[in-house]
Amino acid sequence: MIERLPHEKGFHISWDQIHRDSRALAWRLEQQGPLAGGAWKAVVAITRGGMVPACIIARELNVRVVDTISVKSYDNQTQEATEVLKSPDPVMMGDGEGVLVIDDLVDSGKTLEVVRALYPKAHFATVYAKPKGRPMVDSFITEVSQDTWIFFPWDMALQYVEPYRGV
Ligand SMILES: O=P(O)(O)OC[C@H]1O[C@H](OP(=O)(O)OP(=O)(O)O)[C@H](O)[C@@H]1O
Ligand code: HPA
Ligand SMILES: [Mg+2]
Repeated sequence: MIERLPHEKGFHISWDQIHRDSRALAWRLEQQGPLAGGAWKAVVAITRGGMVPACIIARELNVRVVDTISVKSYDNQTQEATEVLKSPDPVMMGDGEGVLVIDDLVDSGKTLEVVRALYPKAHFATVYAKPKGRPMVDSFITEVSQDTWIFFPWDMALQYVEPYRGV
């Protein structure tokens, strides 16, 4: 068995797969909202990775109010600080009640921790989750191990690969 570096343990997601998994998440969230008939007030994507799943989920749940939040994380040796680069409409957000906050994945949970502190009543959903970040997410579809790196289709391109066995 060949030893692999952590980043080589890749989980490669195709466009088809992210569409299916995002639709599965939408199905899980359907009728779970606090408005009449289990509807949701708004969908908020955590940019940039949350935008594709958020679009698919907003379509499936017929939510037309869609906004974004951009969080930048800094790793400063001993100190870790975060900065919100762009906030969603504060009037629409309130304390987050009835709002679905969507991201592509939760890894350490740091990103969601920041957004959760701002909107404690929102529902936090990701398509994929790693064990460390699980406590930060209310709904998700697929869990992968902490040492797996998820590759999304917007970060990849089709290219030639060498056959396993050379001549
Ligand atoms: O749970 P965490 O450890 O915080 O990691 C998860 C976050 O990291 C990635 O975003 P990134 O900040 O790389 O930016 P991007 O969405 O623009 O790619 C991913 O899209 C999540 O938002
Ligand atoms: O596994 C991952 N894949 C892509 N982006 C990420 N950001 C944190 N973890 C990941
Ligand atoms: Mg992201």
